[in-house]
Amino acid sequence: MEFSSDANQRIARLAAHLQPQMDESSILRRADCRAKGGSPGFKVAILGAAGGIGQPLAMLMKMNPLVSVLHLYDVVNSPGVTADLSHMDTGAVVRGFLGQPQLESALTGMDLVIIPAGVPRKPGMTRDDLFNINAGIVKTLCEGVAKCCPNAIVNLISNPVNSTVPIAAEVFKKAGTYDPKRLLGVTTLDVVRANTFVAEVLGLDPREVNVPVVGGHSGVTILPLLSQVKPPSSFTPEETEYLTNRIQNGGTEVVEAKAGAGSATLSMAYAAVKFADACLRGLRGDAGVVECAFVASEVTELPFFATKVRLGRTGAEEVYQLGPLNEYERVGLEKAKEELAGSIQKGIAFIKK
Ligand SMILES: NC(=O)c1ccc[n+]([C@@H]2O[C@H](COP(=O)([O-])OP(=O)(O)OC[C@H]3O[C@@H](n4cnc5c(N)ncnc54)[C@H](O)[C@@H]3O)[C@@H](O)[C@H]2O)c1
Ligand SMILES: O=C(O)C[C@H](O)C(=O)O
Repeated sequence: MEFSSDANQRIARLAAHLQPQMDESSILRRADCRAKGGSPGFKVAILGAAGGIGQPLAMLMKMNPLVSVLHLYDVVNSPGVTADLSHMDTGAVVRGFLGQPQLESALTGMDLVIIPAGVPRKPGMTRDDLFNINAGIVKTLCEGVAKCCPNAIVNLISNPVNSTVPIAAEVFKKAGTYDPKRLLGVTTLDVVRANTFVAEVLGLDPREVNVPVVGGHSGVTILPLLSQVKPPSSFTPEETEYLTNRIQNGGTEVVEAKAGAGSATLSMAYAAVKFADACLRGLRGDAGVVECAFVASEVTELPFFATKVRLGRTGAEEVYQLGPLNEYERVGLEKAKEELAGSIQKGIAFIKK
């Protein structure tokens, strides 16, 4: 009996679905087919996808129309998260990877790798207290990136970001794959918080507010530039002090409220997707995509610094200068640089030791 070509395709799709593990080429064919008529779609991996950030981040990326293939890697629970998300009727094809032996398959062919793997803070801890565990995790994962998708853009979320980004850079240098434009420490949550808190003070909708936050991602290294808020606004010294402290301690506010159950996960997933989406729009060739990120930089004497960057087809294609600072911000900048220098050096020394 002859089947129509349409029926043949349906049978082939069913057969592929019934296979416990679809091979890579059929996954990619399916993804390409789903993306037909729209943008070709990007291949994105999340490392640490079963965690507090990883799960909502994976869900939001599954909903992102720019994503055609979504690889979810973790050392625990990734099959369950993958099965769950795979039932969502959105375009991205989801595939799960469990444990170190599957890391290379998770990374092969990826355009963007988002890394929220690692332990979070508990009350009383600093982000630097996470260094001993997270440094090794980031090192291993970045070695995988260097080997399997050296041209991917990397969005690094794992703390302490001020040290994990230098660690990643050293791993890539050692592997001979380092391109500073493609390594971005995610500081979007600081901007998201700053927009929210400033909007509260100004009585505006947070979606109308944009606050550049520069420096790094920890304590005094988080430096909101309130003099450059859009729409242009002025603040009393008390408002400036209140807002700066609240933005710098936003992470601790959540850690204390969660009382031992971890740190920001939902707002972080939102921020990570905002940033990843900007990276994908840049990769697609959209013009004028600008976000703050912690990147290799010549803006100060430090080798890494967070400022606004323009995202393009090759990553952070332009790193913007700080712009005019007021006296309060100049003092803050000196404090930020002092702390950042030590954190950056600690990361570099971890790989060079
Ligand atoms: N950059 C930021 O703004 C920001 C914001 C919030 C949290 N964070 C950081 O993100 C990290 C994750 O936070 P969370 O709340 O999701 O923690 P979590 O403990 O809920 O999840 C972390 C996940 O990482 C996985 N993991 C551990 N080792 C791994 C490895 N070797 N390979 C792959 N996966 C591994 C764990 O199994 C877990 O599923 C923490 O370091 C936290 O401090 C950063
Ligand atoms: O505060 C933390 O430890 C997590 C994260 O860096 C945050 O800013 O929420």
